Amino acid sequence: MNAYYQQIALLELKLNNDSNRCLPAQLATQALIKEICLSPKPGLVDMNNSGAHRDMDFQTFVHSISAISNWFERFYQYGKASALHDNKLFLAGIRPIGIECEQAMFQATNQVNTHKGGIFAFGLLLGAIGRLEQLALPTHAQSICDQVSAICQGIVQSELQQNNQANSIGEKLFKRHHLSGARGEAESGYATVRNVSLPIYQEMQNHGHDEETSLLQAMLHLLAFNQDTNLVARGGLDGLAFVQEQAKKLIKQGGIINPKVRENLYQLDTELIKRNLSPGGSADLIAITWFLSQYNKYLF
Ligand SMILES: CC(C)(COP(=O)(O)OP(=O)(O)OC[C@H]1O[C@@H](n2cnc3c(N)ncnc32)[C@H](O)[C@@H]1O)[C@@H](O)C(=O)NCCC(=O)NCCS
Ligand SMILES: Nc1ncnc2c1ncn2[C@@H]1O[C@H](COP(=O)(O)OP(=O)(O)OP(=O)(O)O)[C@@H](O)[C@H]1O
Repeated sequence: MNAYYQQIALLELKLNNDSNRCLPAQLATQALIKEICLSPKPGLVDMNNSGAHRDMDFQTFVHSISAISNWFERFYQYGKASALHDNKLFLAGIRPIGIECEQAMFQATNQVNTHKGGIFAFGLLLGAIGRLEQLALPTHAQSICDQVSAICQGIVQSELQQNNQANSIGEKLFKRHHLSGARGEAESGYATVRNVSLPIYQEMQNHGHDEETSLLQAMLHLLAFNQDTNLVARGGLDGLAFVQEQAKKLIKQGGIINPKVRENLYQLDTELIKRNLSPGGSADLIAITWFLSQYNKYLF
């Protein structure tokens, strides 16, 4: 077993050992464990280093996952209990849970933002699954994403186009560059995952590649095509373009199955650290890719 699978096995025992938790909550915790263990992830915190981050490391993510996993069941139960609410009311009701979960994250990490984007996404995904199950509707990647999209309908318009006080980084970047970030991705029903990373992950798996290799290839495609607001926040549009170009180059060279590309990923990590670039949005989408792949696998 290599370091990726070993570390995952350890963290599963430590952070995901409560079999009373519903399956979707256990899968969400597993997804975050896999994301933090996947290495090398250029610019991001992983098993090798803290990427372009000075305020957090691998252990900070372990503490963060431990804290926020306790909330996953609540998002799911909320989805069940509020299944018949209209979408606007459903979203309004899930947000306070998301905000409380964010506070638990900040407490566990000494006020560092490890999983703000992840909480937003997994809160919505788990709420959507709870709702679908309560309504006895099928849960697969497409139906779950359609639900999230319905729940978030109009969120870009109402929070970024209108009423935008430019308080958060995401709000500022919409004003400046028209990038819709985590909200846009959710409202689209995770279009970047459905159209880019999930098909790549599944194709790799179908060709017999292991989970680690398949996720690294999915990551390359996210780096190449995701409009990551974290990259723009740190390096402007040039920072985003730089990462996308580099990732496209590596894909053209055959992607992760080319041993040279694997080496180049380490160089790209060093380069992003030097440039203070971190694709935090793509990290969230890696976790979502694995999570949704589990729903396509078993077709619950
Ligand atoms: C919507 C949120 C993420 C607002 O954050 P902000 O305005 O700073 O938005 P921003 O676009 O910069 O995204 C924040 C995070 O999203 C992730 N992200 C960035 N780009 C992308 C992208 N293209 N796709 C997906 N995620 C992305 C990153 O992790 C980033 O740090 C969120 O913090 C929020 O509103 N939280 C309240 C709780 C809530 O509503 N929960 C809903 C259900 S749980
Ligand atoms: N493995 C990871 N490494 C780094 N960031 C990650 C990782 N996984 C997810 N992220 C996401 O990246 C975001 C953190 O990025 P960043 O530190 O650039 O944001 P910030 O705290 O808003 O800004 P800054 O630190 O520049 O003040 C989090 O919202 C988190 O969801």
